[in-house]
This record gives sequence, structure tokens and C-alpha cells, in this order.
Amino acid sequence: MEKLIDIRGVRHTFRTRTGLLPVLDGLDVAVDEGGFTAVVGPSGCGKSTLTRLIAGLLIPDEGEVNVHGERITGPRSNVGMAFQNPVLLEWRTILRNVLLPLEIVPTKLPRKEQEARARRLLSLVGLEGFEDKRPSELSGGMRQRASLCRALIHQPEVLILDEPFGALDAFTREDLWQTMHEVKRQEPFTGVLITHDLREAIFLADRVVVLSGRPARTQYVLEVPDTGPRDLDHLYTAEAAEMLNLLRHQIEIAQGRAPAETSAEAPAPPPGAAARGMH
Ligand SMILES: Nc1ncnc2c1ncn2[C@@H]1O[C@H](COP(=O)(O)OP(=O)(O)OP(=O)(O)O)[C@@H](O)[C@H]1O
Repeated sequence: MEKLIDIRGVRHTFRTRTGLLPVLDGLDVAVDEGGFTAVVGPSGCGKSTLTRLIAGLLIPDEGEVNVHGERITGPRSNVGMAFQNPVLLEWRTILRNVLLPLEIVPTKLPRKEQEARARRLLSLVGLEGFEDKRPSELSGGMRQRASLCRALIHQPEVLILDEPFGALDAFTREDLWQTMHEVKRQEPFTGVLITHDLREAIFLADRVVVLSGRPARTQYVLEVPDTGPRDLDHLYTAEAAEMLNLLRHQIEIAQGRAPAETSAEAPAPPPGAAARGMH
């Protein structure tokens, strides 16, 4: 598969009031076209900073961020983003919240078709019948579904999900994982998911990138085998348990709670999954 996003050797330091804060120190992340890459790592290591690089909202001190082989030099409009807090506007209906990006990003889609697309997306995530409600009339999970539609309305090339399910209860979260699979099937996109939930990472993504503690470098990459359409039972297989153990171990190394082992000592990935330790 062709690489859509190719981040190479990225280093970045923030200049804060209290001094310099090195945040990224050797970031290499590849996202295949149509693929879904999850990024996990210790709290505060620089995961959200990585999403800002992809959206062109931050230009790194060193290294390259390429999309379709072209170097990113400024903000990009063909990116959709959804965050932990959906931030919907209370004075607009759900439908008009979903349509909001089209008032900012130029589109050739006639008004009627824009609305039809918004309604189609809302129906795809199970919000048919809620188009005219206000955000406060929806549950947290429903608001997150609406925010997903808003992120997809302009058919972005890249969908960035920054812990979108983090604040939801376990059942709602699992429901949304399944919705995500269906959305990706019907509305293909290239995805980057930031998460603290390793089960979420292996359920949704085809590649999991583990970042080290700050300043973050790419510590480990796990290629999740393609199991076709996944249901939640997949998370209870021996193969999933092995992948979760392996990732948990890598997070412990990233947190400095376990020593980094030589590749000969490292646990092998389950059959079908490939792993790469970096550096
Ligand atoms: N614009 C900025 N100026 C100064 N410091 C920043 C800026 N943006 C982020 N930081 C700092 O950089 C570090 C990494 O932040 P970032 O949000 O990327 O981490 P994260 O891995 O997403 O965190 P978490 O897991 O807690 O969500 C943090 O210490 C944060 O305070």
C-alpha cells in the first residue's frame, strides 16, 4: 500500500515561559493510504503534537512531514479532526453543527447535496431523527457521533481522532468502535487515532505506533494482521491477548517502568502480526 503520510526524523522543541521543552526527538510514522494508524504512548509524550504536525498546524524544527510525497508547510483543509470533547455549538441544531466545516472549507457541493450528505452521515452513525435536536438534548456518546459526522462532512483525506472515545463509558465506547468500522467501510478515509486504550488501538487500527516518553521518538511499531470485518469477540482471542501483552510491555518500557530488552529477549508478536523495534 502507498504511504499517504510519511513523517521522518521529526524533532521539535516548544519555547515556554519557563524554558525550552523538547517534545519530539526522532519521530518516524508512516500511514498507508486508506490505512488506520493508532498512536499510543505515555501521558504528555507528544501524541497531540503529532496530530498538529499532520494537520499542518505546527511546522517541526527538524525533519519532514510529507503527505502524498509533498512536504507540509502550512495548515491543510483536507483533514478532519474529532477530539475527546466534541465542542458542538448549542445555538445550532445537530444538522447545522455537522454542516459547519462547509462554511469554512470551500466546497463545490450544492447546498441541497451538502444537507443530504450530512443527513446520510448522521443516519450512518445512528442519529437519524436527531437532526433538529440541540447538542444538550443528546447523550455524550451521541454528541461524539455527531462530532464524527462533522469531521467527515467535507470528505477529508485524513481523519484525525484524538482520544475521541476517552470520556465515554465502556459500553458506549465499544458501540462506537463498531460504528467506526462501519463508517470506514462506507466512507473510506485514512485514519490516525490517538488513544490510551490498547484494546481500542488493536480493534480499530491496522498499525499501532508506540511512542517513548518525552521527548518522544518512535519506539515500536506493531502491524495488526487483517482479520477482515472485526467484532468485539476478536478482542477475546489468544492472538489479541498476545498483541495486548506486547503493547503493554512496550508502554512500560516507554514509561521507564521496564528495561528495554535486546531484540532477542523481546516477546515475539503473534502469528500474522509483525513488529518493529526502533533504534
Ligand atoms: N504550544 C505549546 N507550547 C508549549 N508547550 C506545549 C505546547 N503544546 C504542547 N505542549 C507541551 O508539550 C508536551 C506534549 O503535549 P501533547 O499534548 O502533545 O502530549 P500528549 O501525549 O498528547 O498528552 P496526553 O497523553 O496527556 O493527552 C506537554 O508537556 C505539553 O504541555
